[in-house]
Amino acid sequence: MDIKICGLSTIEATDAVIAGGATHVGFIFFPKSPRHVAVDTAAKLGAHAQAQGLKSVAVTVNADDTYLDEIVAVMKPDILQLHGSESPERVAQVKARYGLPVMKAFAISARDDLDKIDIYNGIADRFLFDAKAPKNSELPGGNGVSFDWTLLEGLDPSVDYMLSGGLNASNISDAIANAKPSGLDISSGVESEPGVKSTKLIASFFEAVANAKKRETND
Ligand SMILES: O=C(O)c1ccccc1N[C@@H]1O[C@H](COP(=O)(O)O)[C@@H](O)[C@H]1O
Repeated sequence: MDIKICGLSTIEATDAVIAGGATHVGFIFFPKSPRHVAVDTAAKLGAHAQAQGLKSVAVTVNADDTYLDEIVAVMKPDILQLHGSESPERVAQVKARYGLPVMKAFAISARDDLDKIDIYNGIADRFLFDAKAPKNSELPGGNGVSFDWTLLEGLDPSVDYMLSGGLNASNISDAIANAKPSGLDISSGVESEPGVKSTKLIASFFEAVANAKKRETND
């Protein structure tokens, strides 16, 4: 199962994520976020993770070509995560311009939010299902809130997606059992305060995932 830890900005947290067994590291390029990083910081940390075999993901929100050009040229991500209201046409343009896989994020709060899968199918390479942002939040993601995972019941098993939104060491076992995702994406669940990753919480999270996987195998 792929595991992406998102919103990294320090070498200590990046090393903890690598040691824990993550497959992906994520960097936020959204100035309103407490996790926003400079492109050259993400380039250094991303290259460090890439050297250990992890994939580096650039997370953007309705970014224009100028910003994406800079991110792609300097950071050299393996994947672009589009976490805004990018249309299928925009996703196709981004894919064609950079030749990189695109993971398109959607907010899920009702069953019909999943209709977007058909609209972006064959355009986005992977989906990311996140919770809807609370009304008072300026962030489309990284809010530490979960959605009702039972909405994913009956989803076509060929839909490749990462589950995100409020995942942490306490709920990851239930999340895996309910949603059976091919990937997990976590940000605020391994933070001591918004934007500050905790190496202890990162280690506890990976321990909880290992225990959850053992339980799944024994069931
Ligand atoms: O983390 C952010 O600040 C952020 C800002 C803008 C877009 C996406 C962001 N994060 C993404 O949100 C989800 C889940 O976060 P959480 O675990 O609920 O805190 C994850 O996909 C991040 O990539």
